[in-house]
Amino acid sequence: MANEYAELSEVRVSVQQVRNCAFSQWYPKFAGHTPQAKIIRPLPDGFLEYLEQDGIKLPNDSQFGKSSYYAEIGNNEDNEYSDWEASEDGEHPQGQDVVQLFPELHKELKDTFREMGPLTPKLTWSSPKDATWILANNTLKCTEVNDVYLLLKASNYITHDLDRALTECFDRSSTPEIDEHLQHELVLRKWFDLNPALEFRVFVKDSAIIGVSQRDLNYYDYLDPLSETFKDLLDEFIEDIVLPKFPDSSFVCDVYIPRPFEKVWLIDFNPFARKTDSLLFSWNELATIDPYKLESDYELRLVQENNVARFASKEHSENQVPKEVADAITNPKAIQELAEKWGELLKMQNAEDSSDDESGEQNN
Ligand SMILES: Nc1ncnc2c1ncn2[C@@H]1O[C@H](COP(=O)(O)OP(=O)(O)OP(=O)(O)O)[C@@H](O)[C@H]1O
Repeated sequence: MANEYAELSEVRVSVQQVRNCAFSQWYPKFAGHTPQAKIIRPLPDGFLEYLEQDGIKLPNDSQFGKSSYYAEIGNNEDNEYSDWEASEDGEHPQGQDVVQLFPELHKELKDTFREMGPLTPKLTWSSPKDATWILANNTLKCTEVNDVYLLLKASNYITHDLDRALTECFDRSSTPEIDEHLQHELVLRKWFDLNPALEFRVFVKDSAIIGVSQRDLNYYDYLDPLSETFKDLLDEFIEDIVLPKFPDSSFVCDVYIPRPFEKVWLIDFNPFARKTDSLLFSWNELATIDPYKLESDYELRLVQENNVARFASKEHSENQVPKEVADAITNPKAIQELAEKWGELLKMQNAEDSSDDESGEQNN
C-alpha cells in the first residue's frame, strides 16, 4: 500500500492549532516543566499601537536619568535605522512621551524587573530573536524595561505575530470571529543562562515523535555520544508529560536538556506547519514520514563535523548590525564616538582613494 503521507506534501494548520501554541494556552498546564514566566494579558491598545509604530521611541524616564536622554531610530526610505536623533533636554519631538500610551503597563514592567531580575520577553508566539543586535549584550537578556521595548520594536518576528500570525491557516476565513478576538499577550520569562547546544526541536506527528533536531546550528562534538540518552529522556517526556496535556496530536516543541541530563525543560510549542523552522530536516521530509510505519526509531539529527560550513553563518544575519551601532542606541556618548570613528574612517578612505588615483595616473 502506498504511503498515504507521501501524498500529503501539504501540511495544513488550523487557526485553533496556532492558538494552542500561544504561550498562555500551554504554560499553566506544564508548571514544573517549564521555566518561570509572567504573562501580561490582555495588552493595552496603546502598547499594541506603540509596537506597530514606525521607528523606536523610548520613554523619557529611562535609566539615563529622568528626562535626560531620549533616543529615536527613525524610519526613512533608504535605511530603516539610519535616521538618528538624540535630545539632551528629553523633549519628545512630537510632544508626547510614549509612556503616556501605556502608563500602567510601563509600571508593571518595572515592578516585574524588581521581582524577577533579568528576563527575556516574548509576544504571543514569538520571541524577538532576530533583534539581539540592538542590545549591547547581543542576547535576549533584558535587565531593564527599555531593553524590552528595544527588542520588541526591532524584531520582524514580533511584527509577524501582530499582523500575520494566522495567514497560513486553511480555515481562517471560516472563523473570522475567532481571528477578531485574537488577544495578544506579553510574556516575561525569568532569564537563565542556557547552553544552546542542549536545545532541541521535537517534531511530533499523530502522537509520535518523527524526528528531533539540534536547535543551534553549530557543531558540538559531545552531542553525538549522548544521542541515546537524549532520546530516552524525550520519549518519556513526550509520552508521559506532553501528550496527555497538549490538545493536538501533531505539534513541534522546543526543549532544553541541561546537565546532568536528568530532566527535560519545555521552552515553547509551535504548530506542525511549514512556517515553523524545520531546522536540520526539510518540511517535505517531515510531511512524508509516516509515524505508523517508522521502520526504525526516529532520528535525532545533529550538525555533523563535516557539515559545519553549511550552518556556520549565524541565524537572522540580515538583521545584524555592528556592535558599535548597537551600543550607540543606549549610550549617548557612544553615538558621539561612533560619529568620530566614522569621520576618521571616511578620511582614511578618501586618502586611500586619492593615492590610488595618483598611482593609477602614473601607471597610465
Ligand atoms: N527563560 C529563558 N532564559 C534565557 N533564554 C531563553 C529563555 N527562554 C527561551 N530562551 C532562549 O530564547 C530562544 C527563543 O525562545 P522561543 O523558542 O520561546 O522563541 P520563538 O520565537 O518561539 O522561537 P521559534 O520561532 O524558533 O520557535 C530559545 O531558543 C532560548 O535560547
